[in-house]
Amino acid sequence: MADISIFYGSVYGNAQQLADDAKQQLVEAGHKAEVFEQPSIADFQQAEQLLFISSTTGQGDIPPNLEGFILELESRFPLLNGKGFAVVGLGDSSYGDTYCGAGRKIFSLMEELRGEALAPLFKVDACETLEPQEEVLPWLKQVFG
Ligand SMILES: Cc1cc2nc3c(=O)[nH]c(=O)nc-3n(C[C@H](O)[C@H](O)[C@H](O)COP(=O)(O)O)c2cc1C
Repeated sequence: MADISIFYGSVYGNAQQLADDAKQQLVEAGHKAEVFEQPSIADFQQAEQLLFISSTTGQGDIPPNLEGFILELESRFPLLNGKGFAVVGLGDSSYGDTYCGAGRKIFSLMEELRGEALAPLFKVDACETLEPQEEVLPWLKQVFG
């Protein structure tokens, strides 16, 4: 059983819904899980394992509800020291170079903070998938059990 803190970034609600669905599945599987909308550094430091689910907005940008937190992590740099993390990036490949830019930024930052990636960045392309749940929930099962 794991204790998983879920941090999401969402503009139109897809990633937010996904975070709620992920929590439900994880709890049903016997894990502890909590969803944070406006996380603090303390929430981050107290996390046992971390799951980020973030869409990309603007030109490869992190959604406003998560942006300040990510900037704070970049400036305060609280090390993860081997804690496990996973990142789901929601995006749209028609945006070209900025495809899943937020997910990629978050994944790199977690690596820089010395987290241990439990899996490679999982990208969901809105061009191809209308129901991100159908891809992400089975993937989460593989990553966290
Ligand atoms: C204004 C706007 C800008 C976007 N910019 C990007 C982008 O730069 N890269 C990308 O991969 N997706 C981009 N997207 C696609 C969203 O990330 C994608 O639709 C996602 O599923 C939205 O999730 P959300 O409802 O949680 O915000 C953009 C969407 C909008 C509406």
